[in-house]
Amino acid sequence: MSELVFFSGTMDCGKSTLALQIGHNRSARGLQGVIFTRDDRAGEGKLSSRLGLVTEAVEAGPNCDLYAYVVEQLSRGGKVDYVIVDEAQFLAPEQIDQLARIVDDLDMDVFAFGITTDFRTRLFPGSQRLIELADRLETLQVEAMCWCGARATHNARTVGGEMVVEGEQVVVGDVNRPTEDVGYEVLCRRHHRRRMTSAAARAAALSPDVLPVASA
Ligand SMILES: Nc1ncnc2c1ncn2[C@@H]1O[C@H](COP(=O)(O)OP(=O)(O)O)[C@@H](O)[C@H]1O
Ligand SMILES: Cc1cn([C@H]2C[C@H](O)[C@@H](COP(=O)(O)O)O2)c(=O)[nH]c1=O
Repeated sequence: MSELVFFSGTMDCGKSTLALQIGHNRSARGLQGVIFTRDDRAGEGKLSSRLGLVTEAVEAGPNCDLYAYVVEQLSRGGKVDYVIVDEAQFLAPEQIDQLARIVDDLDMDVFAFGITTDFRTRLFPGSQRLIELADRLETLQVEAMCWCGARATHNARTVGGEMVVEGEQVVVGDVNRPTEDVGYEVLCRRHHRRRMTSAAARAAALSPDVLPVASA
């Protein structure tokens, strides 16, 4: 039975790497897939992993009907055995419904990869719909870590090095960026709630308030 599977985790936990591995293992057995992505950091029509691997993909913009795209490939005599979707959080809920239709009507596995929540800890609409519709939800096994050593569960956005909690939901970016840029950092919930990024924690540790004071 074909499945819609949603692989989710924080930023930088290996989702794109796993997407590439699943594609590689299937193509090694002669299966052919369609790879969709949206707004990958490497540019339009790319699926990239921080491990350095990158592959061509179909850019699923807001007007892309993913079900119609796959049907068209088949009607042209193309072979499509499975579908991979990276950055699935950026898809519209209707596009997630199209993925479910690919599974049910075309009997194909669909593997979707994405972050569930944004920098304000709110669900992305595409991820919400995936949670509602997926046959299976899988949490990535390689956990990203907060600076404190706890498991990172949330994504923080920084602007000029400071954590922010207001702004557009979608701003393409990366972790470990220079502080002047918009950047991201993964944190545990405790430190996300306290807006305590690694830089804020370092600054607090160096603050004169916490330095030992020599007695007079
Ligand atoms: N130099 C490196 N050596 C080993 N692993 C690395 C290196 N750089 C990145 N990684 C791994 O790649 C992961 C990020 O992979 P990626 O697929 O780009 O993540 P995601 O798609 O979830 O944002 C990191 O969590 C880390 O495990
Ligand atoms: C938290 C958050 C992230 N984004 C963007 C930043 C990246 O371009 C992607 C996530 O990619 P990754 O491969 O999982 O690292 O999402 C965003 O637009 N808004 C956010 O709140």
